[in-house]
Amino acid sequence: MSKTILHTKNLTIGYTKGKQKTVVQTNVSLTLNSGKLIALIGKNGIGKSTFLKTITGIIPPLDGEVELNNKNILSFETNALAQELSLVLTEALPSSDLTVYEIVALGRQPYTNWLGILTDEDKAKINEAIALTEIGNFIHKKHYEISDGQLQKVMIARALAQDTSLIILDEPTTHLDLVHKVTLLKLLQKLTHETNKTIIYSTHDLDLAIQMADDMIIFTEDAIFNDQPCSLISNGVFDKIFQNENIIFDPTIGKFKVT
Ligand SMILES: Nc1ncnc2c1ncn2[C@@H]1O[C@H](COP(=O)(O)OP(=O)(O)OP(=O)(O)O)[C@@H](O)[C@H]1O
Repeated sequence: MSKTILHTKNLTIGYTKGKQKTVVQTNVSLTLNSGKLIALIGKNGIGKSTFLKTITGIIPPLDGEVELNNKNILSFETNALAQELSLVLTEALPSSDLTVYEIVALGRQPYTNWLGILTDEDKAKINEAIALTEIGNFIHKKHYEISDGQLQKVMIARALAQDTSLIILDEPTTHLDLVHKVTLLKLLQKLTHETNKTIIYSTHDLDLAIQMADDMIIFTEDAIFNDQPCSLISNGVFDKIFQNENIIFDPTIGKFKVT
């Protein structure tokens, strides 16, 4: 059964530096349910990463509240929060000598004791994540010996091993070719539908998001839209956003075309 997993109330997102506030988006009021693959769309610099950082508690809201499972995100202890949500960033890893397996195993950190000893359950979750993301043939390599696309899958495997009800990914398809983009989105789709997890991912691959996401959140300068792709198409939302003399949205095929 679908339940509310994340709720934002009149959120203002942005940054504080000393006394200076930079407001990125205001009035972000969204209710997101379990078991959904949700694509976050918007042009460069509109505030997608800022939103993801705010709903994961990395930066505080400038105003309003984020509730995760009916609890204010800022009231969670670090470990308790890590058991509820996982975050996959595309930024380069800090320098280390870790193998791929060790990186995936880090996903179990919120559950292990201070010695970090893995139980049979931890190992089973790690192996399941490795199998689902199909990274088994390079788990003994160091993380700097694999390609950017492979590393992206490894970071997703780590989030899966963390086994949280909410997974948040910032541009997970960036380094992937078309076949791997689709494979990854199919995997995310499968996870949401079979395990009732909620996955929010930011992306610039609008055509793929229209085809594969259950819901979309669209940030624009004037408004935020949150609906199923087919409803957004029939309400003419894509005709208004990304307006440019070079591209036009064709609602009959659900795709952008170069003019
Ligand atoms: N640490 C920061 N301090 C102040 N302003 C910031 C900071 N990080 C980002 N910004 C600004 O906030 C705005 C939103 O940036 P954000 O990274 O959230 O956009 P985005 O939608 O994720 O963009 P992209 O698609 O290019 O990744 C931009 O104007 C950016 O310059």
